[in-house]
Amino acid sequence: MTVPLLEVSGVGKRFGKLTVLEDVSFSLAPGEALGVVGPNGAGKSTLLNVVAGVLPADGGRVVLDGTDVTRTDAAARCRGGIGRSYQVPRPFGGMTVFENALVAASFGAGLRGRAAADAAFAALVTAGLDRQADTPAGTLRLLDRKRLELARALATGPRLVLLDEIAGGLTEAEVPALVETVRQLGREGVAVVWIEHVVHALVAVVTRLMCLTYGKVLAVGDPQAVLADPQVIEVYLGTTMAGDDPGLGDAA
Ligand SMILES: Nc1ncnc2c1ncn2[C@@H]1O[C@H](COP(=O)(O)OP(=O)(O)OP(=O)(O)O)[C@@H](O)[C@H]1O
Repeated sequence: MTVPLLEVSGVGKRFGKLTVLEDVSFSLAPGEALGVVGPNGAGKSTLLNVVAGVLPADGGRVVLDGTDVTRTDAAARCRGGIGRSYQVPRPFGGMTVFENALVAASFGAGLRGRAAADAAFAALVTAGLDRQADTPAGTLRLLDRKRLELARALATGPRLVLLDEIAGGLTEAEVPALVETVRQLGREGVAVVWIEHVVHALVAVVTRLMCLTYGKVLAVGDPQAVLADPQVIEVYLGTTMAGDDPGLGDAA
């Protein structure tokens, strides 16, 4: 039997009296891509932070490749193979694209010299940013800032990448290229957990979909089955269809 790359069991998280995650469990095989959807405030970003070690869990366990990492910090988990991108890109604007990736390779993966430079450049190639290596990060357009977020996560040499709304704010024409980049990660054996409101982008890549609501797993499984689940339609798709554009395309 394959050992799961990631096992999240019974994870809980509170902010004061607010319970944001409650008994969340899921697992991920090496190279697998899991999508995460749910209404605003459902706890999706908090879940990524707990998996990345940015926030400590209040209960439950996070196991990476058979090792319990629940009590280890974000830096140790990064060195252990977890890369994280953020919803709001935050590159070092005064540095070039390459230097940003180099910082991630140096401080995230602990690489030095030539090895760090090679990892940084390889990450830019995978993210489709190598031709802008010398561009100051502060001048990038949104799509390329999202790509740089991805590259910075990849430069740490992850076996698991956590993506937080990297398609948000892109034009419809820009989404397919990003989808292809994420798909490439799977081909390279990198597992992905991807939070995204642009659902058609998500279902083009992921093999399983999880819907969170009020910090609990409402449904997890085959993406089309989850999207057709009446409870998911009621708490997520129904509300987004009434208001925001969820970008469902042909998915639902
Ligand atoms: N550091 C914090 N302190 C207090 N409350 C927080 C903190 N971070 C998040 N929250 C609250 O936890 C809840 C879940 O937030 P989270 O960002 O995880 O939701 P989300 O599902 O990612 O939402 P969105 O789709 O809008 O990004 C929200 O009510 C939010 O206000």
